[in-house]
Order: sequence, then C-alpha cells, then structure tokens
Amino acid sequence: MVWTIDSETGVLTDVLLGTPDHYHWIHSNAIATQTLGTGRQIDVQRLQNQFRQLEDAFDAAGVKRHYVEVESHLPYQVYTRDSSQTTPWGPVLTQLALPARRGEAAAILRFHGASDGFWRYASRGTIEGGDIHIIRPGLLVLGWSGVRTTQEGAEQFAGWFREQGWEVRLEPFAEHFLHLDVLFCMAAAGLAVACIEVLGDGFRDWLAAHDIQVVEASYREVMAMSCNLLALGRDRVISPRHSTRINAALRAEGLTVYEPDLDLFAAGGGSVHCMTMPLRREPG
Ligand SMILES: NC(=O)NCCC[C@H](N)C(=O)O
Repeated sequence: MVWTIDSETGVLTDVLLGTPDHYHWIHSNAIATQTLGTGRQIDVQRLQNQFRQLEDAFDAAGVKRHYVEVESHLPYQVYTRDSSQTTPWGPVLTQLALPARRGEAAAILRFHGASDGFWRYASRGTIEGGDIHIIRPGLLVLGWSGVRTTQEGAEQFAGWFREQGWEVRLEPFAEHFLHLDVLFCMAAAGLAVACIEVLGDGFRDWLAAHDIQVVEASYREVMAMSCNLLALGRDRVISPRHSTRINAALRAEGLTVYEPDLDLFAAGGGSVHCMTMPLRREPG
C-alpha cells in the first residue's frame, strides 16, 4: 500500500486536503448552527487566505499536499478528516452520517481508486474519521456519539484493529461535541490535548496508564476548536492561531507550533485536524 500511517504523531510526509471553493455553513452541528444564527457572512477572500495559510504551514514543514476533487454541491469537502481513514494497512472508506456529506465519498473513491485502493470499507452503522484516533502502533481510540459515528460503526472498525492485535478503546460522548477530535488530539508522542472536564476521569486515568500526558482544554476552548490540531511529528504541530493558551502550553512542552488563522473554518465546527487526512507518516 502506498498510503499508510501507524500513529497520529509520526513524521507526516503526505496529507489529503480539499480546497474551500464551495465552502459554506449549513445547519450540520451545534457550532455551525450558532454561527448561522448570528447572521455572519463568509468573506470569500479571507476564507481563501486562511486556507492558504494552512497550505503554507505544510510547505514550511516539508509535507506534500494532495487534493480531492471538489464538487459545487458539497459544502464540507474541506473537512477531509471525515470521509476516509488511513491505517497501517491502507485507507479505509468511512461511512458518513450526514446526507449533505455522503457525496464526499465519490472524491475519495476517485482519489484512492486511482492509486492503490482500500484496505476496508465501513459498512455497518456510520463512522466518520473525526472519531478515529490512532494514538500509536497498537493503540486506537474511537469516539461515538450515536449520531456521526454510531456504536455499530465504531465496533466494526474496532474489530478490524483488534484482529491485528491492537488495543481499542470506545469512548462515548454527547452529540453536541460532534467528533472526538473536538475533545481530544495527540500533539506529539506521549502528549495529548484533551478536555477532561467532558471526557471524564476514566479517560484521563486510561491515558495516564498508557503514559500519555495531557494538556487540558476547557469547554470554552473546545467549542472554539482549540483542541483540533495536527501533529506533524518531530515535535511540531499545526494549531489554530486563536488557541493562544494551548499553543503557549505546547511551546512550553518544547513543541514548534505553526499557527494558521482558521476562524472561518472553526465557525463551521472544524479546524486543522478536521481539515486534514494524513496519507503517509514515517512509521513509529
Ligand atoms: N472531524 C471533524 O470534527 N470534522 C468537522 C466537520 C464539520 C462539518 N461542518 C460537519 O458538520 O460535518
């Protein structure tokens, strides 16, 4: 397989993106609905400029960018996290829950169909990439709210990893938070950003038992997409600029932080982690 990752923290060499040419907010999650309620409009030039800042961060970090073909009727292809998942054995086609996003599968099928194909196809319930976190080789956590990812969808995905000998934790959470990657992301090997206030002490203890240290995020910070960052490996991350406190905490841990301004995407309920699907990382 050409495209494989065995962790969320190995050195990233290739990433899958979707340009925001047709991006707009629809009533798809609590944050997007709140944004629409304010009557706020998207300044297209600012939007393109923010996306360019994300692309520039990848260029500065030496990561090769790849793109899905975007279609005018699909507003959320910019959030490439959700429609597929790269695994140690190749890409998996996920099963999007939202009717307005299901068509995103076509561009994923075209992208991977043209290269090396898929390892598995999700076919039970629904599962979206934002709920899948490959912590390190052998350790996977799957979130499910019952809306975007269902318990059945998470169980099917978990089964494939357990067959390979992996430990898998299934983490239920309230629908309001949309995806696990709003509440939890690995920033570097052994270092996570997480909202323990929501995920609870059981989750914190599980992370500690696996030698994972936590930078804690507040409810207010996660609703501003401040947990939603991408590890680049070699102690580097891309994290939204407005996450000032968390970015400072990551720097204090010795990380280099690239900070694109992405507030227009955060207003739709997703930031750096949601806007990226790693295609290849150096094995851990
Ligand atoms: N992984 C993620 O959290 N993705 C963000 C998806 C946001 C998009 N507006 C949605 O509601 O599906």
